Amino acid sequence: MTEHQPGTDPLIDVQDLGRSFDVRRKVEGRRRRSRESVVAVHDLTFAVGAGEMVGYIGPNGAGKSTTIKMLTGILFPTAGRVRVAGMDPSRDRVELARRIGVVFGQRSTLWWDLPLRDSYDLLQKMYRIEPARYRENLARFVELLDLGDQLDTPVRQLSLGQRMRGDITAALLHDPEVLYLDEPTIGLDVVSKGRLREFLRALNAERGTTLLLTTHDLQDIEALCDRVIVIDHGTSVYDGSLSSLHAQGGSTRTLVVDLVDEAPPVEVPGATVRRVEGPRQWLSFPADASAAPIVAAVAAAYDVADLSIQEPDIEDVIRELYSRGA
Ligand SMILES: Nc1ncnc2c1ncn2[C@@H]1O[C@H](COP(=O)(O)OP(=O)(O)OP(=O)(O)O)[C@@H](O)[C@H]1O
Repeated sequence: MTEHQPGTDPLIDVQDLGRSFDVRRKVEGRRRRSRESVVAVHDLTFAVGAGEMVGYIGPNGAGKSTTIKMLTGILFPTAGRVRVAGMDPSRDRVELARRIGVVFGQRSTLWWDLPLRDSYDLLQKMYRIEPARYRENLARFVELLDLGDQLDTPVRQLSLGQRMRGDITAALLHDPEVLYLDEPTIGLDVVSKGRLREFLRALNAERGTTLLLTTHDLQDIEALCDRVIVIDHGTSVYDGSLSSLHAQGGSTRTLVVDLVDEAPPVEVPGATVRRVEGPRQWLSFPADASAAPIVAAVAAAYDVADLSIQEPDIEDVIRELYSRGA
């Protein structure tokens, strides 16, 4: 694991960070709205070293987006401190923008009516990217992300997967040291997800780009991150490897088996049948164990029509973490 080592300057340094919002709420029977403070992030402390790939996960409303907004300088903190590449993001926002890249899965940062190529040319001018470096980066990302046929297509005509690859290229043209990815695989099919994960792994290996990845898909984390930070109710509740998170939470994966014929509950070592419906059976096994021996044992002993694996979802993992007092 490449977790940040004390004694070296972390690239991202968050200490006792907090952010609350003043909101006005309508109160029944009163003419005036009452003022309330909503705490989105509090007492949040973590450090990320250069070159780490960290998953930043948590249930809806946990405070993930608010943290990313403070890391990029879009929002200022109301408590504590945050440093990225030695800078204060909200104060040094423009300078920091040259060192970071941001991709939001749900929202494109590209110009909707422009072909990708024109968007990229504009970004080159905005970031004053040296022309040779710009051409080199564009060629590399277009090749790795297979965007060659889409460069002259307006963004609004791109599929979700093409648009996402287009956005990632846009975020990387200026060689950022840190890439923040917010739900980059949301809505993508299995092939596109796989291709994107492969690209991000290669980017980290070739260029040492630091990744902070927010996702609801634990397979993104499994494929990419040595380390995962779990945030809940605005604060960090876990910081470590995904496998020990699964082990601590006792989370399980599910093997869904479609037999050719109905049968009594299957018996294989390492898995337990949780449900049977006609020829379909659901077997659970520890999330940190390999599915391969269980799949092999089922296939050897039964006539199988189909098999699939369901990952635990983040809400379940966190619920288990609490119920075990971890
Ligand atoms: N501008 C705002 N004004 C008031 N409350 C806000 C604002 N932004 C966020 N919040 C509140 O802060 C809390 C954390 O929100 P945040 O968007 O950071 O969560 P999240 O973990 O990113 O959630 P999701 O996974 O649903 O995107 C929520 O209760 C949210 O309603």
